[in-house]
Amino acid sequence: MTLAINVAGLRKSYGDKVVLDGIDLTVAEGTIFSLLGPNGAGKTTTVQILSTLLTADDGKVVVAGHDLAANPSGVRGSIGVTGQFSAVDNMLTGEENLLLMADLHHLSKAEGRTRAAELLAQFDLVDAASKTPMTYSGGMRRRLDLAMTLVGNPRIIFLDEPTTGLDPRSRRTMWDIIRQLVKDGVTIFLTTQYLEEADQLADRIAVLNGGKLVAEGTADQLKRLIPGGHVRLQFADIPRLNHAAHVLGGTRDDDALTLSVPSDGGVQSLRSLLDQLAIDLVEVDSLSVHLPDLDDVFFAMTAKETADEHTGTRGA
Ligand SMILES: Nc1ncnc2c1ncn2[C@@H]1O[C@H](COP(=O)(O)OP(=O)(O)OP(=O)(O)O)[C@@H](O)[C@H]1O
Repeated sequence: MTLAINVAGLRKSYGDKVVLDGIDLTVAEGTIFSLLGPNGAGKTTTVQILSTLLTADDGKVVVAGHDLAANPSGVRGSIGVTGQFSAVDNMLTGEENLLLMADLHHLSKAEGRTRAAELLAQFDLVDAASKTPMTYSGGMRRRLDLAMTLVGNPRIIFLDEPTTGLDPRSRRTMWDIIRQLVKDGVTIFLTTQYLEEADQLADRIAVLNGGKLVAEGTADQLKRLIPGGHVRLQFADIPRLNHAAHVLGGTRDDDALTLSVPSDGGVQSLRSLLDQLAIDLVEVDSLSVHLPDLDDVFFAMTAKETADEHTGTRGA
């Protein structure tokens, strides 16, 4: 596995306010990594450090094989950043914005025009090419912003809250674009306020809270970290349900002929449940695994800090 991003012991404070208190993370090439956290947790600070816009106090960061401290321009040449600091110029048309980026990347005039035309088509902006972004919808602006980032063919893209404020359809269009980029081999570092977005897109997710990463893993791994998961067993009739409830306990629903048994949804616990059903000759029609959703994980992982903040005990 080649790492696109490798971070160890990253620290950043503003005055005596510690924002990042020793962050370690790795992102494999060609994957989507999503950083979650409540407002003010330090997501944007992390993105700004990794993309060379801000200097860390301590820690080792390697992006696209370049040491951030020793070779920031190497990092800059390999990455693209879009998000809260949009590069879109409202005085230029969509096409002119792209051509300006092509100039900045030292493409020839002909190459620039070709690249701009490709990106306008890819991002469904052909009809808007000769209009200024002031006339664009929020979704069109985000698409232009991302298209501008892609002019230089970056291998790693930082997307800081790319769909905040977009309607569900525009959000889905953006998700499709992001998935296509990853298919083409690009690595995505994504921050988002929408847990569903991380759930849909990310290969790995990390939750930042109180200056530390409090959880890290695939969406399914994170969902198994907190209680609330269960297996729902479906039966053909009441006698079979009775038999199962006698053997397994759990919560029964006589109308639906189901029994819910607490479970982390993992292979081990499912195997032992199935073994137990077989040993006790419990006949089950079907079973389904229900995990807590990412909202539950987020609330559980960030609850303490939020509670501390409300009672004014943070950092005490
Ligand atoms: N230049 C600065 N000077 C002082 N404090 C700052 C500065 N920039 C950010 N902070 C503080 O650092 C903390 C982290 O901010 P950051 O913007 O990284 O959080 P975030 O997780 O991106 O939040 P959000 O979800 O609201 O965008 C916040 O408490 C913020 O007020």
